[in-house]
Parts: sequence; structure tokens; C-alpha cells
Amino acid sequence: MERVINITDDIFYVGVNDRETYLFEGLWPLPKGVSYNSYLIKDKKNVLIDTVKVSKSDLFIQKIKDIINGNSLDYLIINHMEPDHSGSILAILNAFPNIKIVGNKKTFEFLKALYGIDENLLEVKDGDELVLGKHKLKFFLTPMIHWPETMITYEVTEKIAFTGDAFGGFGTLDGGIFDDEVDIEYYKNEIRRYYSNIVGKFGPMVQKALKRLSGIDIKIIASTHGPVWRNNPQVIVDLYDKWSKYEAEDGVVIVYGSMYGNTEKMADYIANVLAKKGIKNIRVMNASKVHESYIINEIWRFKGVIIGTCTYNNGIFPPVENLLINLSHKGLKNRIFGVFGTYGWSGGGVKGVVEYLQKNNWELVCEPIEVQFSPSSEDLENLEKLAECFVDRMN
Ligand SMILES: Cc1cc2nc3c(=O)[nH]c(=O)nc-3n(C[C@H](O)[C@H](O)[C@H](O)COP(=O)(O)O)c2cc1C
Repeated sequence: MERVINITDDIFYVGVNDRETYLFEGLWPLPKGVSYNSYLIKDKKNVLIDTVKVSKSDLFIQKIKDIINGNSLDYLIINHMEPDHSGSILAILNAFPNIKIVGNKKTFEFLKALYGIDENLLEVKDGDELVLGKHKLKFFLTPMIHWPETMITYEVTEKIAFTGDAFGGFGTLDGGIFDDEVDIEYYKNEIRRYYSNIVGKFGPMVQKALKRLSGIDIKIIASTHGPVWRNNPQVIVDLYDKWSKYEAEDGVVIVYGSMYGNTEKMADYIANVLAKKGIKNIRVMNASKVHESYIINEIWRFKGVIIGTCTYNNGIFPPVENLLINLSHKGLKNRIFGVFGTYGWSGGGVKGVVEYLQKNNWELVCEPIEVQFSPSSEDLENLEKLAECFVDRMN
């Protein structure tokens, strides 16, 4: 029997940890794993909120059976259809054939297209309620907090918001599941990496949802990934508010692509000048080696971004270009940027980076610097000026 984890007397955590998947969505590294959180409410009607990735179905269903102990499972609420949460729906239907699936119109379109399911459905609209006995659920449609069908289910009696992917984070729940049971500082970086990589593109939708929820008394935030916030849910609400408004801390991220070290030398030179002038938060990151997931995370945090590239086949060095492509998908705003780089004969890398970042409406704060092969002493003076432009813009 699995350990039974109570959220409250009648509400249980039935999520699972995934330490096997290497890349989330086939894209984002998971060195600390990820949890797929699901919740069970025991009442006159027993309710499951979201499921887990298909690879964890057996363990998941065992946990549910241990808790409901031979009773029926009446409803499955689907807050989000992405397969890391909907993947065990068919297994749930198999184990509990009479269960009714609760979702919105868009959910059911996806349910049919993904799993061929179109029976035993209960459609809900924004603001609808479902009485379970002692507990009552209220549904808030929050489209595009990741996918168009996403919604938040609020348990009115105990004031718990089951928020789908919103307020989630990477990292398995190793023992404790609550913000007050774990070292929350350990999780915060992975929560921002999750936000910036997965949810960040939908900043305006996050703002809309935060406004919608602002009048509601929420005691616990229970997301589909990462810690459950019961001690101080305001912490994660404030972080989401800040990140979705594109607010940044003072600091500079220098990302470079270099084959033979000259562009790297320039990156270090800029970093040293910044440090000499009192900037403490400086990240120098090699785009060839550090996965863009981590670079995007740092860029979401800090105000200044300086990109360095050598010229490669008349253009940007490919690992730097990949980063820029992915960054431009995220729609991150309010950043200042500078560009430097190297070339051998005709150049093109630096110009390419400037064009990319101007499309993001970022502010270019200093003349771009492109040097032939290796920086001269005059080039170093220009790099010093570039660093100073950033120092001037920090508070
Ligand atoms: C495979 C390869 C392709 C290159 N393509 C170009 C190019 O198309 N145009 C150009 O001006 N320089 C080109 N260069 C020259 C590099 O941009 C130049 O050597 C630069 O200083 C390399 O910087 P790094 O030491 O940081 O790698 C190329 C170099 C290599 C090795």
C-alpha cells in the first residue's frame, strides 16, 4: 500500500513522481525530474482531479483504489488535456467504467480527438458549480494558461484552487509535498524554469487569470506539477504576477557562441568590466554547452541580455540562433540588450542577432561590436563602453 497523503481530511494527493523522462515535452531537460499531481476528493460523490502520464497509470490507480476502498469513483475533472495529465484517462475508464468526465466544450473536442472518448460527459461553463455533498466545486475557464481548454477548479468549502499547470514547477516531490514541508528555495529555480519554458509565452493570459482569481479566498494552491502551496500561497501568486508582467531583477546574462575562443574572450572581458563596476548578478553562458532551457530561465530573471556570436556561414552561430528562435517564441518583453561578435572575412553574425532581438521589441542600449577574428586593444575599449551602457541602466 502506498503512503496516503492528505491535503485536508477528505482531500488526498494521488500524484506520482517521474524520474525517468529525460526531456519534458521532448524539449526541456529534467535533471531533477517532475511530478504529475492529481487529487482525490472523498464525499457523497468521489471525485478525481486530473490524471497522470500514461507510464505511471498502474501506480496511480493503485493509489486511488487504496483510498476509495471499494467505493465508486463518480467524477473525473479535467483541468488540462495535455497528455502528461490526460494520459491515464483511458486507464481510469477501464478501472472505473461508470465515471463521468467533467470538462468544458474545448476539453471534449480534445478528448474525442486524442482518445476517442465522447460518452458519459458533463460539460461545464465558466462559473458553473458541482455539489459533491459536503464539498462544492466551482469552475473557472482560464484559456491559454498553456492550452485553450485549461480551467481552474475551485473547491469552495475548503478554499482550494486546483490550478492545472498554473503555479507549477519542475522537480519531483521527494517525500514532502507542501511548501512548508520541503526546502522551497530548492524548488524556486525549477519553478521559474518551468514558468519561463512552458507558461511564459502566455503572460497576458496569466494576468487575466490572476485578476479573475483575485476576489476569491484561496487557502491552498494545488497545481499539476511541483509543491502544493498551503502555508503561503501568496508567494507563488506574487512570483507569477511578476514573471507574467515581465518584471526583472538587476543583472546581466551574457550568452555566447564560440568555436575557437575569441568570442568567449570578449564575453569574459565584458563580464569582468561589469563586475568591476559593481554588478553582482552576472551569468556567462556558453550556448553550445548549456541547454537553452536554462538560458531562457536566467534571461527571464535579469534585465540585461548581451549576446555574442562568431560568424558562421555568413550568419549567426547555430546554437546562438537556436536560442534566439526559441526566445522569440516566448514573447518576453522589457529587456535591454547588446550584441558583440567576431568574423573572418565578410561577417553577418552580429547583424543577424540584432535583427532577431529587435523583432522582440527589446531595447538595444549600445552600438553592436563585430571584430575581425580577435579583439584588438581598441575593440576592448569598445567592449568596456558596451559594459558601461548596461551598468548605467541598473538601479
Ligand atoms: C566553420 C567556420 C565557418 C565560418 N564562416 C564564416 C563566414 O561565413 N563569414 C565570416 O566572416 N567568417 C566565418 N568564419 C570565421 C569566424 O567567424 C572567425 O574565425 C571567428 O573569429 C571565430 O570566432 P571564435 O574564435 O569565437 O570561434 C568561419 C569560421 C569557421 C571555423
